[in-house]
Amino acid sequence: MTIDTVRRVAVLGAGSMGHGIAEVAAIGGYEVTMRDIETDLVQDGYENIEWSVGKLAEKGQIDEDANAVLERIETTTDLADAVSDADLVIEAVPEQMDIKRDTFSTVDEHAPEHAILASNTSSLSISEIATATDRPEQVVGLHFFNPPVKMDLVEVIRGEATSEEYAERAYEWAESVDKRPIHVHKDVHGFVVNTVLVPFMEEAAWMLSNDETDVRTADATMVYERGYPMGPFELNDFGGIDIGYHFRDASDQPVPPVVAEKVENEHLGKKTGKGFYEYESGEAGRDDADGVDYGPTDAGDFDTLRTEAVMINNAAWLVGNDVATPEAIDIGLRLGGSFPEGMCRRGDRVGLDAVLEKLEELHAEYGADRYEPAEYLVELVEEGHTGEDAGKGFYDYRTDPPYHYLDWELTDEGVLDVTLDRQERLNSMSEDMFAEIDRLLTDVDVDEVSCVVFSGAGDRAFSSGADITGFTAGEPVDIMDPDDVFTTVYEFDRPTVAKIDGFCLGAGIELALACDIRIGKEGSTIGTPETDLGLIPGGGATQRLVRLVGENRAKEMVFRGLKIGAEEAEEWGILNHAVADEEFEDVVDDVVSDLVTGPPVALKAAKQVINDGQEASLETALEMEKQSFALLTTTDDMYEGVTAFRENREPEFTGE
Ligand SMILES: C/C=C/C(=O)SCCNC(=O)CCNC(=O)[C@H](O)C(C)(C)COP(=O)(O)OP(=O)(O)OC[C@H]1O[C@@H](n2cnc3c(N)ncnc32)[C@H](O)[C@@H]1OP(=O)(O)O
Repeated sequence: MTIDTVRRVAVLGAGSMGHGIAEVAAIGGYEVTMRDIETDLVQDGYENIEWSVGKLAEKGQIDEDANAVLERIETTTDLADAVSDADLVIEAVPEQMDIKRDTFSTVDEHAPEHAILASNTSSLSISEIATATDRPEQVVGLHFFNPPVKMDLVEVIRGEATSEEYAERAYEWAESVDKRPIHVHKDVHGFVVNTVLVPFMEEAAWMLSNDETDVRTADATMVYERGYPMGPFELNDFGGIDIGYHFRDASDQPVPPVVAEKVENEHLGKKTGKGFYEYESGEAGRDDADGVDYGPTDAGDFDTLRTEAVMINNAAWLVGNDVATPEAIDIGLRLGGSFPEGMCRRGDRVGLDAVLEKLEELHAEYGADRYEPAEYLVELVEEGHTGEDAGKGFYDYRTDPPYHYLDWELTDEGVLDVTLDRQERLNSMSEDMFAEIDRLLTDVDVDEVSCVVFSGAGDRAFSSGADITGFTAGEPVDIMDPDDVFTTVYEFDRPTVAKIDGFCLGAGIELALACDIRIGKEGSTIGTPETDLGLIPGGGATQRLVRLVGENRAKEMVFRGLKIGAEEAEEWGILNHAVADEEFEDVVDDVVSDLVTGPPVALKAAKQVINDGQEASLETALEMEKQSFALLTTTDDMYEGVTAFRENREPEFTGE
């Protein structure tokens, strides 16, 4: 939904970031003017948007027709014209301070008085850019990630003079275009994500420079043992080795010799065909990544804590200097770096005392500034706040433990709305997410709850299953955990509903099967693909599925790793309802409304008898039913139901 203070957005620059941001703004419902210095550049940018919006429409990933989005975009080469009626200006011109300042100075002359003036810079100072205008309090950083259409994160950076009001407006605008903004309260080099992410690549490069590792071992260990989506050298090659080099160089920090050498020889990674790997040959190795040819057997002999300690230290520096909160840092790294978890959370899991000890050891051995422990980290450890096991670290686990992967609220009507919130990995379930579901249902006051609705964040997935990247990292026993969690869901004393929009696979369907009612949007995909991974469903699907669809279908589904559409899943009895897009919310609301207004004691009894009865003989199950029925005849709710029937009104149950 658009915000009131912004109607028209001017995007300056039609390159990969500029046209991507223009597309995001137009999809978000804003009128957009995209400007670049030459007609050809603007035209190329527009054609890229046309192609991309077309693809999104084809895949049903936007709510309207592609033309309706495109009609909101105008193009121009005239800067004054572009910004003259803009409520928000987003600059995405080349990353050179003089070009940025020239642009902002002209924008200042022509943009309306109230306009938010934003820069998409990833590395330059917002404060310095702002001084090119007479209204630095209105200048803010809006740092999108590449490609803007796909990447959910936006860093909202305050320069020295940025006002609270304008930072807030920029934040709200980013939310309105369906992005996940994080506040960066101070204009530090690298903002939040790069401050923590750059050492991921750099530390491995220092180790390689010192002959303390090799490329494949480092990459394989970080990927297969720690669950990162790419290894440090692979990521460096992917993004361009020169990028990290310039990042360091610009802040006068030493650059690992192997990186300097690659840049000198113009071996910049994938884009030049050679970096830490060779790409021209396309020989052996992973099909999708040319010359990146490490595998699980290369993993092992690499000091992962060394890299993570430096990243955690930088996170502590950001928190200690009030640049960002641990929550913002963790969201930033998950969404901006596709990290399996944020570095504050990681630090709390590893133990901040272990992190500090590692840094002190490294500092004593190498004397490099990057190992100098951040004051805030030292403070936490000295106060005994060493992480989760101690009850407090970056986060406080004692009174109100944080939920990193669930977004939940208990409404006034008693609906516990639980969103699986790990959109960057299609809401796949990590060990933490399993634990959080269990904790939430165990800790919540059941008397306050009338029903639970599980859904997935975004519109791509309910959940794509257990986090596969955790399988090679964890102990085998960890993979058994889902079963206990789903038993907690299955046995919860109130009705539970799975609201499925998109992929519902593996542990996703197992969570849904543990729920009492499953409603899926048409176009959703339901399946048990575990056999493709050499596994079987481990969260109850072999058993709950067979009870629902019978042996024939359960075996075929599990053996073949079938993925079926929502309509077929309804026909098979897996879903209660497969519903068209436009009716989806209404159908879910209808079901939930019946559960909310239903008699709590009777619903609890019905759930228990139906669940337990399946495991008993018919005779025993009927006896259970009889006893529950008799008990219910003594409740106030029964009297209310009967009275309401007689008085021809809706009953108002109290649960007594
Ligand atoms: C006891 C329970 C066991 C289990 O549940 S085992 C797991 C069962 N589930 C699966 O096998 C499904 C795995 N996922 C997929 O096959 C695909 O995804 C989809 C078909 C669902 C979607 O494909 P596409 O549209 O091409 O998206 P994308 O680029 O593959 O996914 C976006 C990002 O999400 C990550 N991701 C998706 N599913 C999982 C998962 N289950 N565990 C960990 N990560 C996952 C990807 O890697 C990627 O991430 P990046 O953008 O960093 O490349």
